[in-house]
Amino acid sequence: MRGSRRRCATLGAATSTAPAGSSPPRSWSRRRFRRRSRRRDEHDVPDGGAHPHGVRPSAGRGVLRPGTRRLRERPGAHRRARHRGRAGHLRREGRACRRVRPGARRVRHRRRRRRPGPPRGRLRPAAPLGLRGRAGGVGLDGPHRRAGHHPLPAAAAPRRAAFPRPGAWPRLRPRGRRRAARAARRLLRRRRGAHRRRGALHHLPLRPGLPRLPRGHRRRVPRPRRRGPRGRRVSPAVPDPLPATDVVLLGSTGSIGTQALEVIDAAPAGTYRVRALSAGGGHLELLAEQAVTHDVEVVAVADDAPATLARLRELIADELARAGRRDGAPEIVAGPAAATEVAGSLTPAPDGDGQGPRAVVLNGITGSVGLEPTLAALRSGATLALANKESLVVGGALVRQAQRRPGQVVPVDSEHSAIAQALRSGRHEKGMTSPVVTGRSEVSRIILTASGGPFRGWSRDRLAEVTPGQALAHPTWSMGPVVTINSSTLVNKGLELIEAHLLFDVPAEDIVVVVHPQSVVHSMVEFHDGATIAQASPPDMRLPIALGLTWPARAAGVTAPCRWDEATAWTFEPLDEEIFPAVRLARHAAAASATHPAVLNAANEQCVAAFLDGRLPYLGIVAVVEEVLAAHDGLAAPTLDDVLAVEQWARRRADGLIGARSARTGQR
Ligand SMILES: NC(=O)C1=CN([C@@H]2O[C@H](COP(=O)(O)OP(=O)(O)OC[C@H]3O[C@@H](n4cnc5c(N)ncnc54)[C@H](OP(=O)(O)O)[C@@H]3O)[C@@H](O)[C@H]2O)C=CC1
Ligand SMILES: CC(=O)[C@@H](O)[C@H](O)COP(=O)(O)O
Ligand SMILES: [Mn+2]
Repeated sequence: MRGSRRRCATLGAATSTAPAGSSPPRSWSRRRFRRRSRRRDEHDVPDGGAHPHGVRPSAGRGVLRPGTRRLRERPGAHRRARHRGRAGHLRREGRACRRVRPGARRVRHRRRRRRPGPPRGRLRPAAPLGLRGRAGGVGLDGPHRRAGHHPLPAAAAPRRAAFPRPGAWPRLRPRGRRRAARAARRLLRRRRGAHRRRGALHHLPLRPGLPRLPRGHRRRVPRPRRRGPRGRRVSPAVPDPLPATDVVLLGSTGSIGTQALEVIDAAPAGTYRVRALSAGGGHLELLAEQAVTHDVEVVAVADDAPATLARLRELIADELARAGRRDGAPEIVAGPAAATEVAGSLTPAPDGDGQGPRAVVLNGITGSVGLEPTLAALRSGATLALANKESLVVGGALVRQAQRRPGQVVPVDSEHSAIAQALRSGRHEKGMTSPVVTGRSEVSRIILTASGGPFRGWSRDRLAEVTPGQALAHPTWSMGPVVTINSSTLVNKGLELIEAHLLFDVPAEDIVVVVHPQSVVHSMVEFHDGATIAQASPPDMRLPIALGLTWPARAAGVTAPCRWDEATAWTFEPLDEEIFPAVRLARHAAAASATHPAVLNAANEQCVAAFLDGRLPYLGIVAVVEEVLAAHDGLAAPTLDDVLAVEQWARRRADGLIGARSARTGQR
């Protein structure tokens, strides 16, 4: 084993070490050797490792060896040095520093004659002195470690007990005096340099004695606390890295899908790997461009017409050529089950075990066609970032049963994301989003906010004349057509009430809908002590989408926060359920049976399509849904086939009613 020789900057003396069992150099007395060994035991550092006092040991020369004379301390020298601006590291480095004259002039460098030192040896790992201070033995990687809050070892406080008593220094020979002075000055200069070289992290104690990490793993180093202009803490300059995450994105060409890709593109390189995309087939150019840009392995498309597939292949080839790539075309899977196939394709490592990337399936498909992909994603064990509220409303208990672990569903719908965030303020160990399920809860009510849509305050007479163009103009959000129309009729809020009831296991009667036209408070949770916790941010879906991908962590800089330096007003008002009866219908559906919500949604999907086609007047949407609901005999514990059959029935029934109305009024 090769020996090594390191200087202990704290002591300003060499900690030249001998391999265990080696004999002292001949010139040393046994007693002196034992004394030095004892000191060494107190100050040794691991080979190549960190120094116990937070100062990196520098290699090599300037060592005060036996037979070398030390300078006598001049009274007040250390204080003077501090006034000259060398205070920090000198104070920290302790007594040995005071033994040199910091202000002494530089003298001409003369070649130093080497004297025989102790044998070179490997340094033994030191006791973790850095962890003994105020931190009370709490390691930086220990159980109390929290991002941005580290019980730092008290490295700055000198540990006097660890310093040798003056009498313990070996006697110095007179003729080494000048040489020692030069060596000490060199030592001081080098220490100053080392202090500067440590750069941004210089205030941090290095951590000795921590266990070796597996290959490829990096120890997390606590970041410096930054303080704002008035001394307040501000967010750290460098956010914690997000875990590597594999993503399957369903509905990639839609409003949610395209914003999800924006979030992914904005994240640090290597955070996300988009493994597969899925879409309906209505926007093939966009789908091909996304597939090539994100270098995905699989593209799923619902439309399996040969012409569609040929076109998609051609567009992908064009995109690859544009990107200067000869190969790398993704596999294409097509047909009604294609989204389900890719949704279940990730084989995730358990979250947070550090064994592999996280796996997230983001379901941004529109409509109840998203149900089977939702079930497949859950069965695969991946985290389900759920924008597709219809799958939950329609699937209900099936979705709950498909969960492989608590907390596997992360809501992306803005209100439900807000509720999930607010729920972290108290105890709510219920529902699909809770990582702990005991049934205990401190929640008294959920307050679901609604923008009120473009027709807030309108009379029924005015509503009768609404056109698709008017209904597609949402006052605060830019979304796909179906959810936009649903927002205008308040059917969206009805679906969201059922969604909240199923996600969070809160009775529908404890979910209050409140109109908040600014869409800044995305929903609230009222706890049983009377506190209400709200989540507020300007209306931007990238925030809940990013949370869906990183939950429970938060990605930095996803969206602009609220402005608090401008006068602003948020208003809240009750919903007029006479004008907008959709929420009342949803409550009725949630209470009636497990299949009533599926009927409500299926009938509504048919009605929205008919309204956009001009086959149904605006007020006919909710009226037809109500009629179909009234005709349904519910099922208590439906299977997937039952649900699909009920949906079929509801669609047919709705289509029939739409046709009949159309015939009556002469509309086409
Ligand atoms: N947009 C928003 O801000 C919000 C949306 N949501 C919910 O998110 C979901 C998506 O909404 P949004 O993005 O607005 O809708 P869009 O209409 O904008 O997008 C729908 C996406 O689904 C795809 N798609 C349609 N049919 C199928 C199918 N059979 N198989 C696979 N993919 C299909 C579409 O593909 P193609 O383009 O090829 O037709 C498109 O990519 C909805 O459930 C909505 O309620 C919730 C909160 C906010
Ligand atoms: C962004 C989002 O989550 C939509 O579902 C939104 O809620 C629509 O707004 P309103 O239904 O409140 O009008
Ligand atoms: Mn919503």
